[in-house]
Amino acid sequence: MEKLNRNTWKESKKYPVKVLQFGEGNFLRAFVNWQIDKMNKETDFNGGVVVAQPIEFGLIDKLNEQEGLYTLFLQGIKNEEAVREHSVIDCINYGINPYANYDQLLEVTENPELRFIISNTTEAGITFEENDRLSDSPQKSFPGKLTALLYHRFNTFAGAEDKGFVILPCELIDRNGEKLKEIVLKYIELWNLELGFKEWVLQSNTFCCTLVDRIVTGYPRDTIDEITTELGYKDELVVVGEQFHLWVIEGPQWISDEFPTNQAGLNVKVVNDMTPYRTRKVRILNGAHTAMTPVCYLYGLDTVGDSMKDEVTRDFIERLIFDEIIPTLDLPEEELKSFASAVLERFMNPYVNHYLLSIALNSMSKFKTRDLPTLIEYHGRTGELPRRLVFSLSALIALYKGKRDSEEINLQDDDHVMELYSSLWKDYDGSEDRIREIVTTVLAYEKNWELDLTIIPGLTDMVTEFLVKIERSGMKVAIKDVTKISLGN
Ligand SMILES: NC(=O)c1ccc[n+]([C@@H]2O[C@H](COP(=O)([O-])OP(=O)(O)OC[C@H]3O[C@@H](n4cnc5c(N)ncnc54)[C@H](O)[C@@H]3O)[C@@H](O)[C@H]2O)c1
Ligand SMILES: O=P(O)(O)OC[C@@H](O)[C@@H](O)[C@H](O)[C@H](O)CO
Repeated sequence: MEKLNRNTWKESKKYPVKVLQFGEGNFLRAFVNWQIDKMNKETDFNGGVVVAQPIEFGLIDKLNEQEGLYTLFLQGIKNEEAVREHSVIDCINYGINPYANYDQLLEVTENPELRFIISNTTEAGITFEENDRLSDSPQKSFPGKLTALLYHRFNTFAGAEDKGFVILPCELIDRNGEKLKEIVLKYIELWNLELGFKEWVLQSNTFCCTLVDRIVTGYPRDTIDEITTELGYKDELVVVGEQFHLWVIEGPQWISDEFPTNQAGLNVKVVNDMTPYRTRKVRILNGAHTAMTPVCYLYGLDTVGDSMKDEVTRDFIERLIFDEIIPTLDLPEEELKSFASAVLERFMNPYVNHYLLSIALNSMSKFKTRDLPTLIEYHGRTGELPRRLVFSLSALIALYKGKRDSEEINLQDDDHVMELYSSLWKDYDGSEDRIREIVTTVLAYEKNWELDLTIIPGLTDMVTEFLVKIERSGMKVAIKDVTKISLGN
């Protein structure tokens, strides 16, 4: 069978490069590149993308083998109808591995038409590495690489005011654009770069904070054989996502003229303040994902969809959102409820297999950013603890034991987190005292939480009580403590 490339896919087009993208991952390809593809086909945007691989190993070679092409499946509800559609995205001209071809990356910034820098380097990507140097090829961190590229651009065009970039980071961290700019400025200091460059970075470049939303499950490893037969060609970069999408960009309105997403009918909002959108999405959608994962997985389920089909786990998820997360948010209640209902519908999407274990990646830091604020706010507002969220924290500690009955769980988290749990569960003797010790150590683990959670009144007791139940009776029995409350009342 033929492989997908520009020879076999004759209708593909090439566009002049206007975008440099850091990240070749599933999300950017199913979200940003799909939007650029739409703008190319429905507006006069006419922009091609060069993709740089942010770390040494990744998919760039595969992307280049397919000459930038890949197939995107979008599956879910569109205009109230179930839609499953696919298309070949052709906006990526080529990819660069800066670890092998750094000069090629520098050259991209010499193109006067280059206008946008877009990134998604995961939550781990926007960091400051004090050992990064301007002379490195490349720098280790993404902001280090970006600073070096900006400097090359500044020198190439002698600081021309109109040669700056619109920078659109998509990392799911709070105020991503500001954080990125802050670190770029730190590198300017560290590398003693001239004031004129700093002024150019600040005045001629627009760093936007953005919030992205689309559930992307990635490469369909379970169904790739059927998909290949259906497509009639081999594509190693097939990506699957839902129909829903939203991109909120905090920045000046002129961005919509240069990046005409609205003309292409895309759900992109350019706003003055993205905070309410971010809080709502991260606390409700990502918060529910992260909180449901240990509970539903230990209950015996594998996907978000299955968790929504089971009456008990579905009740857990719904009550968690409506009774514990929403009351801690300050947006209009009706708006929050309607957003939450839409999220629950997306969780039920029958066309997308969203594996709980993929959501479980780095769960400790995700619980901190996506769920802990709800727990603290709920306690602050009501003087009580949100029982389902606390139950989920107990389930998280149980999950990191690394076993579902006799099955090993393949968990991935920072090394220090994995080491903490392996040392804690190693000496487990089944006693309640040992469970309390484990809970106390995890809650006091400030390296993850950035505060000592044992100071929250009643939290250690409640997490211990639930964990004892989960350990002794199993999740199917233990969950009744937090579902029957809502079912019975
Ligand atoms: N998949 C989704 O549904 C979805 C939706 C919205 C947001 N996101 C966000 O997008 C991010 C990426 O998701 P994905 O599905 O594309 O994953 P992926 O594994 O397909 O891609 C990860 C990308 O991040 C880069 N990367 C990984 N570690 C890095 C590091 N330490 N420094 C710099 N770059 C690094 C990789 O090179 C790769 O380009 C997630 O962290 C998530 O927060 C994902
Ligand atoms: O992608 P992660 O691993 O950061 O988080 C898992 C999910 O919560 C996330 O991917 C959501 O599906 C996404 O944020 C929806 O827009």
